[in-house]
Formats: sequence, structure tokens, C-alpha cells
Amino acid sequence: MGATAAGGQPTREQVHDYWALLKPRVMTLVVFSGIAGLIVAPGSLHPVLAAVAILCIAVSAGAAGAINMWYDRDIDAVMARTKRRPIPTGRVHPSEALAFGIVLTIFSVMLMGLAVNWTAAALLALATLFYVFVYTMWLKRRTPQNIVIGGAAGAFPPMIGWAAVTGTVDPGSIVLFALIFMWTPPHFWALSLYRCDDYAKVGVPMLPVVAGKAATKRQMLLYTLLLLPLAPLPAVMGLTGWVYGLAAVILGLLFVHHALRVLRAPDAGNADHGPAKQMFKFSLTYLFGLFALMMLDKAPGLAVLAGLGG
Ligand code: HEM
Ligand SMILES: CC(C)=CCC/C(C)=C/CC/C(C)=C/COP(=O)(O)OP(=O)(O)O
Repeated sequence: MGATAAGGQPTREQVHDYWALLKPRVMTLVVFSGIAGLIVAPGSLHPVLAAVAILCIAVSAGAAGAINMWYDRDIDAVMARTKRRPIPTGRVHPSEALAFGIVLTIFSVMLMGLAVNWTAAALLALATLFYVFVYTMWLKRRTPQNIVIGGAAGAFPPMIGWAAVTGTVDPGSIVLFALIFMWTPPHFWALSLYRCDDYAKVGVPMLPVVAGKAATKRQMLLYTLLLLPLAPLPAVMGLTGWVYGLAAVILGLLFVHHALRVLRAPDAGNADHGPAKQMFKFSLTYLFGLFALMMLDKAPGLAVLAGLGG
């Protein structure tokens, strides 16, 4: 660690920088989807163990983010969106970020295994390793399919939350995994449409850079259409009530609507790409909304409260 305040205590700025290494804003949705897996899973977990499981998911995801920032420090220093991060600005030394990420990964996986169960711990380790090795180190700089395949890392949290309760991987948790897996390409490609120049500058082969904006928009529509029948499946499987199922269809139609608006919009320059920006924002509302409703409508469902049957 660099300079510390008197008494060896880290300064407020250092705490802030190490916090930033954990990509805390992305972590909110990772944690939210993990909690949804935990709540929708059949069975129950002692509240203290549930809190430990969520803490482990948060810490592991953050640690993976720190290792990602260590590996990507060369390109992060060039891209407008990432150049103010703690490593490119020299506020955290790369080796310190790497050590921080490795120590937190080991801590969170071991804690999950010892306190909760080893299936959840193994899935947590797999998600972290997948994000670091498969996405960050292998695919990100090699193929425009990087986020389709590598994005699987971000689909693990609800499966991990579920496994914390049941100790198993079940059809229900595979559906929750598939949901985030299908959601990630439109989520990220919407952003990459208006951040295209950044990626081109550093030679990262994101889809709009390699295949063009029109092809990217068609792929985004395809994934939103695949999500449409997938998202209501938890209701069909009886994991939630029909209120969730109905909401999933409505949210899905809105997501398709955004994809169509993006498809029809002219291929504007980097800075002003209104519909893509709106779709990126909506992608976050969509997934937060879906998981929030899933938790609220966990079987037997909200309809029971309203006296309408389950
Ligand atoms: C490979 C897959 C993914 C890629 C490449 C990706 C990429 C990005 C990028 C570049 C941003 C913009 C951050 C910024 O403006 O600086 C972003 C934002 C965000 N992503 Fe993703 N993402 C992926 C998957 C996920 C997953 C799985 C989740 C959670 C389930 C997620 C949650 C979020 C959230 C909550 C934000 C908003 C953060 C903010 O407010 O700045 N992302 N993502
Ligand atoms: C439970 C667990 C260990 C989960 C880890 C997976 C995880 C946090 C997935 C989110 C994916 C993500 C933030 C991708 C951005 O990477 P990027 O490098 O393309 O984005 P950047 O350019 O902003 O660094």
C-alpha cells in the first residue's frame, strides 16, 4: 500500500480506492440476483448463514473485479470510461490490487465452504475463475463472442444463492442462470454501441467494432426475443406465482420494444446514441425488476394474499 496516515492507518482516499477496485455498482445487481436465488430456492437457511452466503458472493465478485482491473490496466488507462480507475491513475499499485483480489477470493470461497456448504463454494470459485481466466484473460481481447461466453460468469450468483440453501444445482437454478446469460449480451452491447470508439481505440474486438452497429443491433434483438419466453419459466415451474409470470412478460415486451427502437435508430456517432443509452439503462431496470418480483412472488405467490388462488 502507498502512503498511509499517521499510525499506519489507511487514509480515507485509500479506503475509497480499494472499494472502487471491487466495482461496487455492478456488485449491487450481482448481490441482488444472489439474494433472489437464495429466496426462491426450495427450503430455508438460517438468516446468519444467508447473510454470510451473500457476503461471500459480494466479496468474491468484488475480488474478481479487482483482478480484472489488474489485468486490464493497460487498456483501462486509455479508455475514457475507465482511465480514472485507481490503477491507471497510479493511486493503487498493480501488484497490490492483484494481491487484494487473490486474498479476498480465497477468503470468500473458504468462508462459503466452511460456513455454508461446499457446492456453493465450488460454484463461487468457478464463477470467479471463469470471469478472470475465461472472460478477462482469454476471450475479451480475442473474439466478439467474449461477453456471450465469458458473460456466463455473471450468471452464477443466483445459482450460488440457490446452492447455499439446497446444496445442489437444480433445474430451477439453471433457469435463473439462463436468464442472466441471455440478458448479458443486450445489456452490454447496448453500452458498447455508444462506447464503440473506446473499444476500437484499444483494439478490444467488441461486436460493433468488428461486425458493425447494424449486426450488433440485430443480435441484441435476437437475445431479447430469446429472453421473452425464458423469463416467465420460474412461474411455469411453480417457483413463483403468476404475478411474476405476467410481470416477466410485460418487462420482456418492453425490452424487445427497446431493442426495436435501437434497431430502427440511425447509426449515430459515439456520443449521441439516445435509444442505445436508454436500452442500457432499461436493461438494469429489467433485471432488478425481474428479481424483485420473483422474490415478492415466491410460491405460493402474491395472488394468494389477494385471495385469488396460487
Ligand atoms: C461479460 C458481461 C458483462 C459486461 C462486459 C458488462 C459490462 C458493463 C459495463 C462496461 C458497464 C458500464 C459501467 C460504467 O459505466 O462504467 C456495466 C454496468 C453495469 N453492469 Fe454490466 N456487464 C456484464 C455483465 C453484468 C452482470 C452479469 C451484471 C449483474 C447481474 C451487471 C450489472 C451491471 C450494473 C448494475 C451496471 C451499472 C453500474 C453503474 O451504475 O455504473 N453486468 N456493465
Ligand atoms: C460471483 C462472481 C464471482 C461473479 C463475478 C462475475 C461478475 C462480477 C460479472 C460481471 C461482469 C462484468 C462486470 C463485466 C465487465 O467486465 P469488463 O472488464 O469488460 O468491464 P470494464 O471494462 O468495466 O472493466
